[in-house]
Parts: sequence; structure tokens; C-alpha cells
Amino acid sequence: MAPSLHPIIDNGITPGSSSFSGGKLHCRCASDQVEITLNSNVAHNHACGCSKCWKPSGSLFSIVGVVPRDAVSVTANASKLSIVDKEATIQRNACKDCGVHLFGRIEKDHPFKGLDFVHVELSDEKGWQEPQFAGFVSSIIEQGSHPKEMDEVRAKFKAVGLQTYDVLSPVLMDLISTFTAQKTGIRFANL
Ligand SMILES: N[C@@H](CCC(=O)N[C@@H](CS)C(=O)NCC(=O)O)C(=O)O
Ligand SMILES: [Zn+2]
Ligand SMILES: [Zn+2]
Repeated sequence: MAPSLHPIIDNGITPGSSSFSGGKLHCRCASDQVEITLNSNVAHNHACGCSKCWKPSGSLFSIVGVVPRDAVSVTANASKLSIVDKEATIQRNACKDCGVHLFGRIEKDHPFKGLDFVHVELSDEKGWQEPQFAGFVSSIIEQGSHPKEMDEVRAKFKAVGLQTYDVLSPVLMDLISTFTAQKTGIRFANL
């Protein structure tokens, strides 16, 4: 059987709602769940094949989007949260008991500072933005996927209408490079 990319991608993508304005995320503990309240829909939601983003067991990809950090609050059981890797750019706050990542936050100078990374499959609500693309696709090889499976993986994304990239989408790569250029003193008119 072909490997699962992710449950919300395997059988075709359900579009989100442009009027949806947020909801709650819960970890997967049977009781005393960590609860996160998001006062915003996500943006740039995408499949990530990197080794650091949380993914459900059996899936090759994570689904991760961003929300302004001001729109994120921990509304129950905050004491169960712990940062997975304090040295990483994205400080991923995971539940110590079930291992789910509730939100990832950037504290250092970075183009995406101010945005938190979240997994909307941890919500029961419907209307979250659907995945827009797949990034870090080649990274799944580093976790054991066979290089010969990659054509099939990329074809599956294409079949559900998603472009695949080995880092991020052009829009996000341009944002990162614009930030880097500005740091070196380049100034663009009319940005
Ligand atoms: N090939 C690497 C890529 C890791 C990576 O660069 N992940 C991206 C996408 S989430 C990133 O921005 N990481 C920053 C971080 O993990 O803090 C892996 O799979 O571990
Ligand atoms: Zn938990
Ligand atoms: Zn990732």
C-alpha cells in the first residue's frame, strides 16, 4: 500500500472558509488536555516533510500553518507544555504527556518572527485554511523514505492540486530573501 502523506491530503483536500476566524486546538491526552485558543484562521498552511514538525503517526508529512502570535493563547493545562528544542529557530511547544506540538514560536530575529506555527488538525472546528503547497519534500528521505518513492509522493500532491517544493513556496522564499536583503541595508521602493 502506498504510504500516507497525511490523512487530510490522501483523499483530496476540503477547502476552508474565508469567513472562518479561529477556534481551539487540543492535545491528544485522554484527560487534562492542553488547550490553545486561536483568534484567527491560519495562513500559508502547508504540508512540511521536515523531521522537526509534528506529524500524526503513519504520515510522511506534517500540516502546519501560521497565525499572528498575538492571536494565540494557552487556555488550559499550560503546565504540560515543554519546548522540544530550545536551540531551534522555531521553539515547538509540545505536550509532555502525548507529544503533540501545540504551537511553535520564533523569538530570534527572523522573517517569520511574530507568527506562531500550528497544526489545525488538532481542532474539531471546520473552516481552517486548506493546505496551499508542500514544502521540504525531499527531507522525507532523511527520515527513511526511499529516494525511488519521491516521484510517487510528488505525483500524489500534484493529483490533489498542490505544488511541491524542497524548501518553501516562491512567495515565502521571496519574503525570506527580502528580509535578508533589508538586513544588509538594501532598501526597496514601494514594498
Ligand atoms: N532537512 C531538515 C530540514 C529542517 C528544516 O529546515 N525545517 C524547516 C521547516 S519547519 C525550518 O524552518 N526549520 C526551523 C526550525 O526547525 O526551527 C530536516 O528534515 O530536519
Ligand atoms: Zn497531551
Ligand atoms: Zn517542518
